[in-house]
This record gives sequence, structure tokens and C-alpha cells, in this order.
Amino acid sequence: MDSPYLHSPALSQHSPSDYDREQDEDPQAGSSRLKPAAQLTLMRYLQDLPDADIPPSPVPPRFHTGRLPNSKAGDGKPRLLLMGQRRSGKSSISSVVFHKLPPSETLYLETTTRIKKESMHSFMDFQVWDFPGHLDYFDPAFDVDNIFDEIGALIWVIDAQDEYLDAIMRLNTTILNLQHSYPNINVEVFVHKVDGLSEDYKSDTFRDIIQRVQDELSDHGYENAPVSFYQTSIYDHSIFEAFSKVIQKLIPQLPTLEALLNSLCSNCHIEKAYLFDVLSKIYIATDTSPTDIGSYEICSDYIDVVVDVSEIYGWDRPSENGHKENPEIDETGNNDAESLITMERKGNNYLYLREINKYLALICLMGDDSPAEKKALIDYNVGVFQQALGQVFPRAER
Ligand SMILES: Nc1nc2c(ncn2[C@@H]2O[C@H](COP(=O)(O)OP(=O)(O)OP(=O)(O)O)[C@@H](O)[C@H]2O)c(=O)[nH]1
Repeated sequence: MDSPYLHSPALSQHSPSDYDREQDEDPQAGSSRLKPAAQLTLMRYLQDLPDADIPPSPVPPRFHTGRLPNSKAGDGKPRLLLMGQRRSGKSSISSVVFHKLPPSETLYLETTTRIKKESMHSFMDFQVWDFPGHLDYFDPAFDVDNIFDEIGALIWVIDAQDEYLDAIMRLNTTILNLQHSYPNINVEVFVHKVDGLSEDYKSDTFRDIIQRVQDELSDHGYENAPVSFYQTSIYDHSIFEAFSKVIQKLIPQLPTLEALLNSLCSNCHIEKAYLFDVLSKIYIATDTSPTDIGSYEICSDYIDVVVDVSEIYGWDRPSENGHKENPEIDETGNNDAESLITMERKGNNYLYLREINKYLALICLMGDDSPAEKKALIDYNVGVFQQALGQVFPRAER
């Protein structure tokens, strides 16, 4: 990006303590805290979803409600279950997305032998369960209800570089088994490791897998199953994009967020706007104009730049009780400076970033007819958006 001009020191620093995580290897193993370096990134804030103020809308929500129809325990922490064959890449996905493990280091991950459970305390509390590839989940020895009763999404990982017929067969068996007790489960199929495939082979494989899954389900009388397919790889942004879409289905306020972003885009001539969870780089909402991976990549890389700058110039914000997380830093900046703006020139377009709260940032790809001279107006509109967001997610403001 040429001639960047930073208006401010960008996002304030997040301390490792922001990323609270519990991990148990096994129900029997108990829980233990991990070291900060391994701490999580996707986090916090929808904890009190039921309190969220959802403006009335004549349009019924198109997405999962977040108050999960399968929920029996009702603790409101949806589960993402990572399932699939051995060595398909489940642990790598979880490590890269939630622990920022460099993709090349996944080569050294050991095979998972027991169910690995992790609780993410984030803008939304949820759990990620990584299953060993060899487990038969419907073995009578397993308490199936315990596994599936709080489910948010079942993520089935298929290694596209390997023989996948067995994986498809197991996936279909799983979906059909779950149909009786949990008909509303979101099944998300990650056709994974597509980085090693040629473009043609990649799309042929993708189509073939979709076809086989759908054919077999409809042979069993199960039409229009809620199964979504994604092409993913840990070596590019595709895995983050796919996870973004999976997570979005668990956010009940999504239609409201999209409507707010649409309105912001049309008023400010914004080409594309994303609401990002800064550290995980998962976007929790975007406007409803067509999404392309290119714009997501630009915004995601831009977050990296901003986070790097904030490592140097950021400051600790007051915590909820008014104390600084690092009392040694005597920061004199005012609180307003926590919402910051950075704009950069790239070709004819601008990227506009504004920190919305501790966890979320708004990033916009500005249209040609929205010059930097109008920044004051854009700031104002983004301020209005920020206030509206505070009403939709009251907890985010705390
Ligand atoms: N090329 C490529 N390799 C990947 C990708 N994701 C994971 N891998 C590799 O796949 C191998 C297996 O990954 P794991 O994450 O251990 O697989 P797993 O599904 O957790 O395996 P189990 O624990 O045995 O169930 C590792 O060597 C990873 O580096 C990807 O997107 N592309």
C-alpha cells in the first residue's frame, strides 16, 4: 500500500489476559490453564445474548438463532464440533484459527487421541471440541446426548488431497444418525487442504464431494439438508473466511448487523464493510453486497499491520473496574482515543479502520466517490453505527 498515513496509534493493545481459555483434554482429565502464548483469539462478548436488544424486523432471520434448538442444558454456549477422518487437518485448523499457530508448524502436531475440549470466552462464548479421527461417535459407549445436546455446528473436515469416499460415507452416516434427535444441526463441510490442488482438480473435487453427499442424503429421503460446503486451507485466508461464516450463523443479531452495515455503506459510499474480531481475524458480519475473498484478504492483512503498530504505540485501556491492566504505563491519552481511525491509500480506494470496542473493528473498503476529504462525515456516520452496535450488543460496551 503506498503512502499510508496513520491518524493515530491504532488499536490499543490486548494483553494476553484478554484471551482467557480453558482446555480439557478429556472429561476425566479436568481443566488446566494454558500459557499466554497459546491463548485464544476468538472471544468474548455475546455472553448475555438474551439481554441483547434486537430491533423488530418484518424479515424472519435467515440464520441459526443462537438459542440453539438442540440445547437441553441451555447454558447458551454453542459447541463447534470438529470431526472427520484421521489426519484430515482438524487439530491444525483449530490451532491456526484460535491459537495463531503458524501453518507450517502444524506438521509437528501429534495425532489427537482423546476429545479435546476448549472453551472460548469471547465476544461470544462457545466451545470447540476436537475429535480424534478414529472415534465412532455412535458407539453405545459414548453418551451421544452429551456430545450433541449443545451443538452449534458440526464441522466435518475432508482431506481433499486424500481418498475421500470413506470420509463421505462417515459424514452421511453421522448426518442420518443425527436426524432423529437433532434435525436442526448446522453441518459445515470443510473440503480441506485445497492448497495442494490445481484449480481444475480443486473445483472438480469440490463438486464431486457436494454431489455425493447430497445424492446419498436424498436417497435416504433427506432433501434440502442444512449442509454447507467450503473449500479451505490453513495456508491462506480461506479457513478464516469459512470459520467466519460458521460463526455468523450462531449470532442471532446478524440480520440487524447486516442492515446496519448496509445502511452505513450506502450513506458513505463504502464498497464493502467488515466487522472483524481483531485478533482472530474472523469477521462476524459484513454488508450484503457480494463478498470476494480478495477484499477479505486486504482487510485481514490490514488488521495485521494495525495490530503490529499497536504493539508499539498502543496502550492499556482501563479495565471494567476502572483499573489499568498494566498500572506501570501511565497513559495520558483520553478515552476517546480508544476509537481510532486509520486510512490508507491503495490505488484509488481507501481502507478505513475504526476500533469499535475492545474486540471489534470496522474495516471498510471505500468507493472512488468517497474521498478522504469527506472523512469527517464518514467518522460521524461510523460513530452512529458504533452507538447502534452498542444497543444491539450491550455487553460489548462494558
Ligand atoms: N497442505 C495442507 N496440509 C494441511 C492442511 N491442514 C493440515 N494439514 C496437515 O495435515 C496433517 C494432519 O493434520 P492434523 O491437524 O494433525 O489432523 P487431525 O485431523 O487433527 O488428525 P487426528 O488427530 O489424527 O485426527 C498435518 O501434517 C498438517 O500439517 C492444509 O490446509 N493444507
